[in-house]
Amino acid sequence: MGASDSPAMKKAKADAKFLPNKIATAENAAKADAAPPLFQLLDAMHAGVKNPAKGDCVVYWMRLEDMRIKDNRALAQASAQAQKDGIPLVVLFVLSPQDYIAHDRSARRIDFTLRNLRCIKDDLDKLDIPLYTATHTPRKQIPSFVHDLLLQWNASHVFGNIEYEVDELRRDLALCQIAKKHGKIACTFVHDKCIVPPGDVRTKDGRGYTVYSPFLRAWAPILDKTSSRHLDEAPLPAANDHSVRKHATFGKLFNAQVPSEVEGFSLDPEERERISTFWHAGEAAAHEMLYRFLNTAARPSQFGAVDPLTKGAKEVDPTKQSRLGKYKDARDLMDADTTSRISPYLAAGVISARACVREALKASGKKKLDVSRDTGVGRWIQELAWRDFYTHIVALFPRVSMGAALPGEAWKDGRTGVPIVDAAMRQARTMGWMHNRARMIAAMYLVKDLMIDWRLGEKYFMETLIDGDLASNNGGWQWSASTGVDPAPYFRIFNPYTQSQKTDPEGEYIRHFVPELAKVRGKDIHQPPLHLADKLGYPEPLVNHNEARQRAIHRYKNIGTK
Ligand SMILES: Cc1cc2nc3c(=O)[nH]c(=O)nc-3n(C[C@H](O)[C@H](O)[C@H](O)COP(=O)(O)OP(=O)(O)OC[C@H]3O[C@@H](n4cnc5c(N)ncnc54)[C@H](O)[C@@H]3O)c2cc1C
Repeated sequence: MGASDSPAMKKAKADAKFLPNKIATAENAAKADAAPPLFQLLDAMHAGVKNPAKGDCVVYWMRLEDMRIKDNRALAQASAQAQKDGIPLVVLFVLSPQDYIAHDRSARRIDFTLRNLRCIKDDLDKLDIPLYTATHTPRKQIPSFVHDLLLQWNASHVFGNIEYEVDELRRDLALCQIAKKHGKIACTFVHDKCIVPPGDVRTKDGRGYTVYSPFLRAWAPILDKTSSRHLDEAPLPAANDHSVRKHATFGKLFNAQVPSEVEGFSLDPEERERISTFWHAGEAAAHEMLYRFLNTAARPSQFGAVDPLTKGAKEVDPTKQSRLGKYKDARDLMDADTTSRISPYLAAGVISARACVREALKASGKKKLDVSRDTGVGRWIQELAWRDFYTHIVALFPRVSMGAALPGEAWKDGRTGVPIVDAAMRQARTMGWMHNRARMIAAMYLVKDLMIDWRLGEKYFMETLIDGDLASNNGGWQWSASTGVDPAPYFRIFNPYTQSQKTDPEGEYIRHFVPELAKVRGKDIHQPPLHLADKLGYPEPLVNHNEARQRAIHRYKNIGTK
């Protein structure tokens, strides 16, 4: 169960007959890989309705991963179509609680979605564009529900940005099939999430890459071509004619409110307040987070759970002194304000990945793409390339995400007895976010020291983090577990104590998140002696790291034996 499962959600999960079978059979996994649903969707779209009759509106179907107005490709195309046909643009958002349960969405993420939807509704309102938020329960019926709504509105076209997860691709495929059968509505799903779309970065024999370094070597030149349009900003939607507010059907949509919560995913008031202080909603906040990362110096108070947008950020030279400038050397430090914290905004699409690259290059005065390991901007763009990489994997090799989960409570509670792991896990509970190194250390510890199935961790992170993103999360877990694509070699096992000394040298990160250890001084903070830990009410380590390491190596070498 997630960090904040309500009794209603626990019951829904227990009763859930709609949950997908999370461990696919070998046969089904192979089938999905042989004919990835992404290509099935693109084929169905091309075989769908062409040149529909004009209709009364064009619909943009906004989803969980594209919650913005700026630089949004499907929205821009929907707007262009509406302008061309001289009919209004309507924006639809379907809340689907069953999908959120089935996909382990965190209550934080759903609350963030609702907060962002409210901002979007206000912004669209200024353009006389209605945002209609519907809640639909049977997840499997969403395609017919959306199609019925489109018929009711006499829509000619629906546009959406592609979501690359298997269930979402199959949902859109079903909509294309229903629309084709009725013959009235043209469906267009476009690439928007990645900087370079999945399918465009291919090995010489036409396959997708499964190893990051060669992927990056092929990815960067695609962007660097002078003819590349990958980083172009999609235009803002044009305003509807003001008269739409009086339209018998569409006028009413302006009054439809974004719900204040989704049942089973509500946060208690204290948590809602806390999480919205760390993660302000809206595009302006996302751009401000980015601006500060690129142009201001790290602030000592910023590594922990504090409001990131308080006044007083000091502007500095972006190439040297800003967080971006220092990213090359400082990015792995967990005890400081070193990274951008843009992941919740990227995961929800409150800002586009293209905008991140464009702004980073501009701030560092670069005319050409930089993916070098020797500059802050190059290293940062490499991280965005990891995001593309993992999304390409999910799209091209769907089997990677067709796994399942098992338990491990001490780890979830941040009570393993290893301070850096516990600080990381408690950061996740408090903030709904973790530093990348924290994720790697906690993930590696679960998988290699505790020898617990990585799918438990994958599920728990999705249920807890505000930036939960299937591709990055699944990729990170399989890297840590030395499974799947581009894994860490199985014998690379982080020593959590040396990691702790390197990434949190003074122990400030640990003290912040593990208050029982706040008074521990010096090197003991990384591995408190047992008598001291006992006195402070801090647990003994669950395992001895050196023994656990040997056990993991033995198991990985001798798969299938005890
Ligand atoms: C086990 C594990 C699980 C993870 N789960 C998620 C997740 O659910 N959602 C998520 O967005 N990231 C996930 N990551 C990747 C990474 O930890 C976060 O993206 C990063 O910590 C976010 O902080 P930031 O925005 O300050 O990153 P920065 O260092 O500023 O990087 C900028 C952006 O690049 C992307 N990025 C950075 N590192 C990675 C990476 N290793 N893989 C993919 N993209 C990356 C993110 O979009 C990030 O916001 C996971 C990593 C691991 C090891």
